[in-house]
Amino acid sequence: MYTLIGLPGSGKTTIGRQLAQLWGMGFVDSDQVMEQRLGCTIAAYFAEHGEAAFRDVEQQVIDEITAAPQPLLLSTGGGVVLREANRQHLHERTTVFYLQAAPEDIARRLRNDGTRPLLKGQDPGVRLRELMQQRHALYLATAHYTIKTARLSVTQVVRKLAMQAELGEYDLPAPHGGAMATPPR
Ligand SMILES: Nc1ncnc2c1ncn2[C@@H]1O[C@H](COP(=O)(O)OP(=O)(O)O)[C@@H](O)[C@H]1O
Ligand SMILES: O=C(O)C1=C[C@@H](OP(=O)(O)O)[C@@H](O)[C@H](O)C1
Ligand SMILES: [Mg+2]
Repeated sequence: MYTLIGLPGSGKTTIGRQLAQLWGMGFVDSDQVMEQRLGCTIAAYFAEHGEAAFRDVEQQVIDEITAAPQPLLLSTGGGVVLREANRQHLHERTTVFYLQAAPEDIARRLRNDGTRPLLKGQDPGVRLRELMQQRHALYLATAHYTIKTARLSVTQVVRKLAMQAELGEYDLPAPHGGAMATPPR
């Protein structure tokens, strides 16, 4: 199982879906699993029950998904690294890629996106810089590999990841144990 982590807007959902397609494996976004389970949007759940309740559900969902035996590409929510249990489950059970992007670049991408509760009602650039300060070390501690997305497009990031995997730059596990240079096609 492969996992993408990073700040909100770093591209986890978009890049994860495309990479899963390229690698011919199932794709799961833990935020989407949560929305199905909660029966409402994450923004609505945050507003009604608060962040702590959201993190409890997130922890449960991450534990369940990472226990699945089949190869999957998992995109997470940006705050998944805040809980020690999540950091441990992701790092020990999956190969984790940190999509590292500058807060300023992300703020530009998300200018017209009102769906992220943590970025609502304030200058997204300022908020993203705060989140980066709080979380960067946690992302690094959880990840096996860091992918700097800088000013690359979505397609370029997907190609970079796929190419580096093919070149054997990642020590990727085979779906059923043993090492392999490239993910299944
Ligand atoms: N590397 C990138 N370059 C340009 N736009 C991007 C990039 N990564 C993501 N985006 C755009 O930013 C928005 C947020 O991406 P998303 O995949 O939802 O991020 P996340 O799941 O990490 O919050 C989407 O509109 C997506 O198309
Ligand atoms: O950074 C965070 O704490 C969050 C990021 C969101 O996911 P994305 O990173 O996909 O936007 C979502 O899980 C929730 O709004 C909380
Ligand atoms: Mg997402």
